[in-house]
Amino acid sequence: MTNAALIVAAGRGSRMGAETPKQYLTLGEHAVLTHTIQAFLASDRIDCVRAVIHPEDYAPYTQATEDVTDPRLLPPVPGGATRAVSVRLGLEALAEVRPTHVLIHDAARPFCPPDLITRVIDALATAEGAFAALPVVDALWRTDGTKATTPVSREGLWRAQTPQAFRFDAILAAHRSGPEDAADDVAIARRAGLTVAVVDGSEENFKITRPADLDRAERLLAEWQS
Ligand SMILES: Nc1ccn([C@@H]2O[C@H](COP(=O)(O)OP(=O)(O)OP(=O)(O)O)[C@@H](O)[C@H]2O)c(=O)n1
Ligand SMILES: C[C@](O)(CO)[C@H](O)COP(=O)(O)O
Repeated sequence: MTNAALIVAAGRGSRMGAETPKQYLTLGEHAVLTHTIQAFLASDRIDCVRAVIHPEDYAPYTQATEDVTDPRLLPPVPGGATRAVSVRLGLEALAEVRPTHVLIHDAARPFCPPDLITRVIDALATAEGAFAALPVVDALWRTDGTKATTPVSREGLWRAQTPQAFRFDAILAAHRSGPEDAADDVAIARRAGLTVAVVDGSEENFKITRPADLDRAERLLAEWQS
């Protein structure tokens, strides 16, 4: 059995509003992407790691990985216009390795704890897919943008994170026939009829989306390092 990690890093980070795509911004002493790749290489359950990058990002990618000597890191492949297309292109490239399972993860989530990687892999023993998520704890309201209109039940609602892990052949087939604008891989998998287990995610595994998230990441990194 082999477990591959696919790190999607081909986005432009428009909500971050920085000149450099957020995965190449510096966090501590390294790029965000370097931390993300290292989080997966730190797990002995991961047999190979491949990043999907923007075609214009080979130079920053090379810089971000120049100190990574682990042979499990495979060469990057170019992504596409949407996250779903980037994932599909990454899966096509991983097909040459023929992994049993693949863990698909956002480059913008640099703090994926090792036990979370273990949890999603273990959940694949009894389901075709498994994803990290956290239950919604706040009250939910539909609004018109300025005023509350209708309450929404939070019963059974979870906030999806990555990694989202799947049996490789099943998710590759699902992506080949899936929509190119899906928000995540669980959406593609469910549309194809796959069973997807939910496992407890981690608050630390947040996605860097806006500038305040990078400040939060700097604080968390300092905590982890102290
Ligand atoms: N065409 C795309 C779009 C997104 N991603 C990746 O998918 C992850 C989650 O996407 P998001 O946080 O939305 O990143 P961006 O698309 O870069 O951000 P924004 O929507 O603010 O532009 C990121 O690691 C991003 O690099 C990708 O590989 N290919
Ligand atoms: C895949 C994902 O990270 C799950 O939370 C998310 O759907 C992708 O990010 P976006 O902010 O919705 O583009």
